[in-house]
Amino acid sequence: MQRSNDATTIVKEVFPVNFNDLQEAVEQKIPKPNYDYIKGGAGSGQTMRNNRQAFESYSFIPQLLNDTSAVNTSITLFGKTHPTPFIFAPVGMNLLEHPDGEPAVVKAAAKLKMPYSLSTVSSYSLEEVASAAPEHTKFFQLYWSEEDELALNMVSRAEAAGYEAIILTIDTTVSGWREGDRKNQFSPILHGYAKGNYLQDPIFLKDLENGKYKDFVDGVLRNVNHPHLNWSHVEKLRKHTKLPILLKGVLHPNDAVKALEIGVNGLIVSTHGGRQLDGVIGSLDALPNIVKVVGGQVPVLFDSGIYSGLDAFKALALGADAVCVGRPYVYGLAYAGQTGVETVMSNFYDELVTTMQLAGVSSIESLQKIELIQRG
Ligand SMILES: Cc1cc2nc3c(=O)[nH]c(=O)nc-3n(C[C@H](O)[C@H](O)[C@H](O)COP(=O)(O)O)c2cc1C
Ligand SMILES: O=C(O)C(=O)c1ccccc1
Repeated sequence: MQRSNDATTIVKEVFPVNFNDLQEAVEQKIPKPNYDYIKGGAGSGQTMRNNRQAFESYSFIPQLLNDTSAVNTSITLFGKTHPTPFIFAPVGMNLLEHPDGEPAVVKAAAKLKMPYSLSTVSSYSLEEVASAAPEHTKFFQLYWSEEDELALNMVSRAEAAGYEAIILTIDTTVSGWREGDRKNQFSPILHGYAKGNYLQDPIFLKDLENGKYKDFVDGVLRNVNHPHLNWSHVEKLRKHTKLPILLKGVLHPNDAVKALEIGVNGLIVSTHGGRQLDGVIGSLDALPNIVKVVGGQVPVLFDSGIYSGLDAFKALALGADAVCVGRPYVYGLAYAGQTGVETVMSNFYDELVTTMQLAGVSSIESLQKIELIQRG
């Protein structure tokens, strides 16, 4: 992928140039409870701060006078080559940000050739989103349901619609303790933002008709937050699908080892953007130990706090095989729909290329050899 030319750069200058400016600009664009929900973290925000401080704590020394006129940022994932190391993280309920929702996001991802992950709790159905970008690489993020049959049927629907991997999120067995949403008394599901997948699901609809759930909201909540979740569910998923399985939310090396034993095909080191459990170490600080125990057996992806191209550079240098982005693209969507998503992510990409060139590396492989130094 080529870095944008000067003309594009000039157009981009009207767009907020960094994450903080964009976040501030979005505050004026969408209702306050929606904004607080997206921006917020768990508890007093310690995990969110740790996520960012981890990035700030690492620096590096460039090695110069290498010709970096031809930078190759491609990576290979599950047998497919992608021109950039960026992936769209699963973010639920995109009607919170923009009426165009997930279909606009997947189109932006397709244009940028960055794999896209769709949340179980999307505003548009997985079939509608797939048909918005049928040729593009898409992953389906699964929240395991109270009922195994419902979860596995959702996976079968995703397979039929052409999704190429299943991301099982393991850090949301109950909803995080979110002070902002409590203050606002805000429940996005109550406001009808999560109608995409469950209302198309025959098993969910049958349960709803039979009076298993009090109402639609109760049904969604019971299916998203499933505190029984344990390793036997991962084994069930492994038996059910031939698609690659990624576990999202792995932070402890012991969990990484266990996942590999079950035959999981990839891990996502993540603190869920600091939204779930407060008091956890920064996601970037968890990364090196996971990379070490995995030892290249499966790809290790990373998210939580990637707010620039430089942040992506650091996560890759610490051994991530690819980086996932959440809030930044969602803010892009709120700010300017599909174009906003494209601008945010292409700026991240351009900054990554600039950083690689000035650091003296021309490929992700050579980037990964750069030593990061952590301040004590
Ligand atoms: C508004 C919002 C909704 C989210 N919904 C989901 C979801 O449905 N499933 C999931 O696995 N992760 C969800 N996430 C977490 C993201 O996938 C990702 O882990 C996180 O946003 C990464 O941190 P970042 O926002 O700092 O990039 C959500 C995040 C946000 C901000
Ligand atoms: O808000 C979130 O982070 C999240 O993952 C979620 C939880 C419940 C419903 C939708 C998304």
